Amino acid sequence: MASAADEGSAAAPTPTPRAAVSHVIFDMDGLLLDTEGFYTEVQERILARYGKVFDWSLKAKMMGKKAAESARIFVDECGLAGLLTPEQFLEEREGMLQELFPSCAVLPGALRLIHHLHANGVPMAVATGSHKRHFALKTQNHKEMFTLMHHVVMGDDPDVKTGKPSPDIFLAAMRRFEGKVEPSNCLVFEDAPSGVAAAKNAGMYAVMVPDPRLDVSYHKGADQVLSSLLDFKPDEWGLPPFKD
Ligand SMILES: O=P(O)(O)OC[C@H](O)CO
Ligand SMILES: [Mg+2]
Repeated sequence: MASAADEGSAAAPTPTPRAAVSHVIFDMDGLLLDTEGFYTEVQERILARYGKVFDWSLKAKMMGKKAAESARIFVDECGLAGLLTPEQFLEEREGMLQELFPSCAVLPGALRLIHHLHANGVPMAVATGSHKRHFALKTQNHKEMFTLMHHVVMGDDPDVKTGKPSPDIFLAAMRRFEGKVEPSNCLVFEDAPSGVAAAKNAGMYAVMVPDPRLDVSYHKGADQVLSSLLDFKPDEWGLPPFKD
């Protein structure tokens, strides 16, 4: 019979990976870059003018979507039809966002993970609902991170007919990798409910890193939910483990 000392020194069994993926696709806003707070701040300001309060159930519906779609949701859900059109909403928030985006920070764990995957030859892409002009503003101080990506697909890409939760953007990102890649080879990182749904609709695995203010009911559908990218363990997904 093994003694307590023997048991203490026994190596922990290697856990069976959840899946063996070979390719990684990152969302951008709220996952790599801390930009979601800017959208919230600006939308709170606009709504306050109508004596209304912006809350996290509305945020959950808007985040991750293409600009035109989230503007339509904002106007409808807040009962602003007749007072503000989706186009006026976009125009009004544009100036404020343009000032805020260049100051965005990288979220914890993003650089560590991207450098690790790159050093180990894991192909990576970004799939963001952001259009080209906003992408340029948000990434102007974080260019290095994006040079490590095989490619970036944006919301205004011609192959992205419909925004998240449609699988279009993730399938477009998958098809642009070299060689034959299947959805089941891809691991998506997302912060938004619509993004997790898009990844699952594409037949991919989804790790969700949600804002803690998002109700847990929105975690449904994700294959794994983490508080931070710092908590991600690549070996759980068949990827090379961190050495540090
Ligand atoms: O989360 P992303 O990167 O798909 O961006 C979506 C919008 O631009 C912001 O919610
Ligand atoms: Mg996002």
